[in-house]
Amino acid sequence: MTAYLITNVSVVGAAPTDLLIRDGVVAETGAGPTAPDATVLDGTGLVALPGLVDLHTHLREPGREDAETVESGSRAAALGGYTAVCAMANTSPVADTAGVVEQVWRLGREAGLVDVQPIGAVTVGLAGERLAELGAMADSAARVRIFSDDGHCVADPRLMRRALEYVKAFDGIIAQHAEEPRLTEGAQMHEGEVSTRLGLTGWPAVAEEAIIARDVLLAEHVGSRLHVCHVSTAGSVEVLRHAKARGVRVTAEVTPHHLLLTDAKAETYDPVYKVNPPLRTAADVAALRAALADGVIDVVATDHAPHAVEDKECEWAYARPGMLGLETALSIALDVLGPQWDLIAERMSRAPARIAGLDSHGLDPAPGVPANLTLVDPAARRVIEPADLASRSRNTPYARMTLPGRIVATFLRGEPTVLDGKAVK
Ligand SMILES: NC(=O)N[C@@H](CC(=O)O)C(=O)O
Ligand SMILES: [Zn+2]
Ligand SMILES: [Zn+2]
Repeated sequence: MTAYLITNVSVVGAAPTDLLIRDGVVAETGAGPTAPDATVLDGTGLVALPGLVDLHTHLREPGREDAETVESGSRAAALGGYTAVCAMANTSPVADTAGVVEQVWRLGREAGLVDVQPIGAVTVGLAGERLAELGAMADSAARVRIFSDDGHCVADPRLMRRALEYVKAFDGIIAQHAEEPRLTEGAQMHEGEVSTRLGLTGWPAVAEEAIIARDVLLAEHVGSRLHVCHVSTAGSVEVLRHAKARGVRVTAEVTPHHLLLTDAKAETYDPVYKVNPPLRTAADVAALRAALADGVIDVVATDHAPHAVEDKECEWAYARPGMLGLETALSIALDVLGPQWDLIAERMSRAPARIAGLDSHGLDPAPGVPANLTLVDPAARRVIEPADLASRSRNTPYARMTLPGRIVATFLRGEPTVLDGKAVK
C-alpha cells in the first residue's frame, strides 16, 4: 500500500498543515512528517474535507444499466469528492429483498470507488400496499438501515406508521418522498405563476407539506426516526422547524438544484429542468438556503437521477423527472454557501454519515481516522461539459455553466480513487 504525504493543506479551512496517509488511515498531521517512501502531493491552496457522503443517489443497477451502473455512478461520485453513497431502491427489480440489496452492495465493493450503501424499499415493488422484508434486508450482508420508496410516496398513513414502528428494532430510518399523490395527478411543474402562464398542470407546495406534517406527527407518536427527502418549499421548512422544536426525531435533506434553480427554468421547455419535487420559486430557494445554514435542514443530498437520452430529450410532458448531481454538488454548495468549510463538511459529510450510520465516514482528517477524504481546489473554476461527465447519462442542468471549485483528489481507506482530478480506475 502506497503512503501519501499531502503537504501544506488546509484541513476543513484551518491553517495549512501536512497530512500523512498510511495503511488506510491518517497516520500523522502537523508540519513535516518524515516519510521518505511516501508519494508527495502538494496541497498548497487546497482544502481537505472528510469524504462526502450522499444520502440519496440513483445508480439504476439492476435494470437500467444504459443510464447508470453501480460502477459508473461510483466513479461519478468519487470525482465529485464522495467516499460513500446511499443507493436508492427504485431499480428494476426493486431493492425490496435481501437478494437485491446484497447484489447492489457487492457491485459497490467490486467497483471499489466509494462505499455503496443500499437503501431498501419500504413496500413490495414500491407499490405502497404491503411492507417489504425490512428485517431480512437489515440482517443481510448489506446491513440496510435506511428504507425508502423514493420516486413514490408511502401515502397510506397506516403503512407509514407500521414501517416507522418496524425499523425501530434496529435503529432504522424511513426516508420519505413527500408527495400526496392525489394532489399531484398529472403534475408537470411547480404550481404557481409560471405554471399558469405556461398552461402546465401544477405540483402544489402543499402536496409536499401535507405529507411532511403528517409524517412528523406519526414519527412523534411512535418515537421513530423519519428522514425527509429533497425538501423543496418554504412551508416544508416551517413544518420541520416546528417538529424539531418539539423534539421529533426528524432529519431533512435539500438537493443542490433546489438551492440554486427556480421554476423560471421551465420557460425554456427544456426537460433537463423537469424533476420531482419540481423546481420552486425564488422565495422557496431563499428559505431552503436559510434552513441549511441554521440546521433545520441537516444535509445536502444530490438525488443524482441519471436518465437515458430517449427518456429525457423528448417533449416535457413525456420526459422522466430527475437530474444528475454527483459531479457538481460540491461546486453548487460552494457557490451557494461560499467557503464555509465547516458548514460544508457538516452538511455534506458528517451529518449524512451519522444519519446513515456509516461510522468510518464523516470524520475530519486527524491521526488514527480512516483516510476517507477529498481535496478541493476552491480557487479553480470549471465549465461543465456534459460529455466530460463520468456518469453514463448527460442530464445535467448545469451544462456550459462556469462553477467554482474542483475536486483534485479523493481517498477511500487510504487509496486514491481520484488523483489530479481524474479517476484512477
Ligand atoms: N427526483 C426525480 O425527479 N426522480 C427520481 C426519483 C425521485 O427522487 O423521486 C428518479 O428516480 O429518477
Ligand atoms: Zn423522490
Ligand atoms: Zn430520488
